[in-house]
Amino acid sequence: SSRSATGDAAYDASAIQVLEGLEAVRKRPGMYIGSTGERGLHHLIWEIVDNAVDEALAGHCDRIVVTVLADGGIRVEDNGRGIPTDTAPGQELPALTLALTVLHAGGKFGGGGYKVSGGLHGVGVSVVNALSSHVVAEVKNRGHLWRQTFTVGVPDGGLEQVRPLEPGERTGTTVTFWASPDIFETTHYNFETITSRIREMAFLNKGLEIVVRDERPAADEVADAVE
Ligand SMILES: Cc1cc(C)cc(-c2cc(NC(=O)[C@H]3COCCO3)[nH]n2)c1
Repeated sequence: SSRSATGDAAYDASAIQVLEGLEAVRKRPGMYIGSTGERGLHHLIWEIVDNAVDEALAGHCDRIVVTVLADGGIRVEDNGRGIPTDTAPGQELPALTLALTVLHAGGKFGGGGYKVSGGLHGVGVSVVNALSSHVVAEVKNRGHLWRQTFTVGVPDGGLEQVRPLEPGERTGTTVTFWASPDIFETTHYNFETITSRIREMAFLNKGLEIVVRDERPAADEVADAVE
């Protein structure tokens, strides 16, 4: 390939390091999210929303939308600057790919240290990726919509440039994830749990609008459907 031999070696070594990192999270999820029960399941949402709130704390985002999808996935969208989609000098991969696949030191419950919220982008999102059967990351920045999808933490392909942004279309980041059913005892979210925690976050961040939506059919609708 066009890369130098060392480039390839470095690239392969870092790819292996990424896989080992994600595997470590899947082997001992409790070290990173506390438990694989209902609390751990909801912790995935807090990890993602924390990143969007950090962008609001940085003064670049004033609206976050959290949606519980009909199929049990969670979508978190903000109108911030967008996770960087360029490849930094000396890097092999775009910052977005690195944010979702490189395990950062200092997981919440293990791996040394503690999570400092406010200003640290993406400390925990690679953990969410490792513990999700599927993740879709979409970023609007640099005049385009970019997308990259992941299966059990591994990129399905490279970062794709999907389309140019419409005139006036705002920048932002959207991450959608489906918690892995073979890791979590339950993958059913409790809407009340989400809204009460999000309400606290909104109180702590005046000026930030956080919308929470539930697209799942209401229980009685499901009952009707069963008949
Ligand atoms: C919904 C969601 C999920 C995740 C993992 C990150 C984010 C996120 C991350 C950021 N911003 C950044 O990463 C910073 C980093 O540097 C310049 C661009 O803005 N905004 N929003 C949003």
